[in-house]
Amino acid sequence: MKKVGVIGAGTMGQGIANAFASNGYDVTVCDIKIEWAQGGIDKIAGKMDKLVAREKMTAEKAAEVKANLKAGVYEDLADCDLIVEAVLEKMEVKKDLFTKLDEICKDSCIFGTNTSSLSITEIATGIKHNVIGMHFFNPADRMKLVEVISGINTPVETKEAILEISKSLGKTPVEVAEGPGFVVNRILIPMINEAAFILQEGIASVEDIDTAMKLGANHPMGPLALGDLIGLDIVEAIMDVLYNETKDSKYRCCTLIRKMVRGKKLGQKTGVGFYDYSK
Ligand SMILES: NC(=O)c1ccc[n+]([C@@H]2O[C@H](COP(=O)([O-])OP(=O)(O)OC[C@H]3O[C@@H](n4cnc5c(N)ncnc54)[C@H](O)[C@@H]3O)[C@@H](O)[C@H]2O)c1
Repeated sequence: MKKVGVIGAGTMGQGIANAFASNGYDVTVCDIKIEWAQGGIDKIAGKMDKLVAREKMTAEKAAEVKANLKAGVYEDLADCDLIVEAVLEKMEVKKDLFTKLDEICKDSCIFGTNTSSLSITEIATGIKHNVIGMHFFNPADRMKLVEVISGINTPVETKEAILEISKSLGKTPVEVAEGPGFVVNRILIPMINEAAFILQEGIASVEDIDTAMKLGANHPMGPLALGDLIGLDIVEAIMDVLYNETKDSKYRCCTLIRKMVRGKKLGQKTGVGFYDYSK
């Protein structure tokens, strides 16, 4: 298995394309427009040039990785062995994409989705190809974990193939049966939500909540700083998925987070969240 199509040349698509290209795969990157796919590749190349300048990568390795990356259109993906999509986190967008690719890609091609919260089983409904969750973490070229998520109809052989491919990227895969939030987000996001409740109830300050978890639980980053890094809109969306799927009140989103999202205090990306990043 050597030919991979990565769809979506944004934050995750760039990291995923880089991870595959760095490990000898022949990668075609697609986006809504081919220029946007090329833009994503240019950003990956720019990152590598910086690593070469800092002597963290050889010029030969950078040239090799760049040669493995090209921008394309969906029709170029006909002989791909694997597709990994990292487009918008919307069910209809992902389904529409896989419906198009269903007609183009060879039968043995596996459709991987990098969704952080949507049902793999639902994405796969009506799709002839085998679909599986291949959930990378940001930045995808450096973070070691891949959650390999089987939907109810994902064949065991597809899962085995994706576990091996993940290892070939130098990653450590974990096997996950489909369930809202998978493993990492089901634990991590409610923890950030709970930290927001503690703040809202006036039990401790932003700084003290984060210090408590850094020094008391040995976390490298406090939960509120992490919420700011992920984006509070994303935290809210994932809490809503956990709640809507289970109707379990333990997953209700903290109203402080909802208020901050409405007020565009989303964290680092808007310059202010629990902390102020504007200075
Ligand atoms: N950002 C994260 O930390 C993170 C982590 C794990 C998983 N994810 C998941 O990865 C996916 C992408 O997230 P991101 O943060 O990279 O988003 P992003 O907005 O940075 O990039 C999305 C890219 O997809 C392209 N795109 C949108 N619709 C498309 C379509 N129909 N066809 C082709 N390209 C299309 C956009 O032009 C954009 O370049 C989402 O499903 C997200 O939930 C994100």
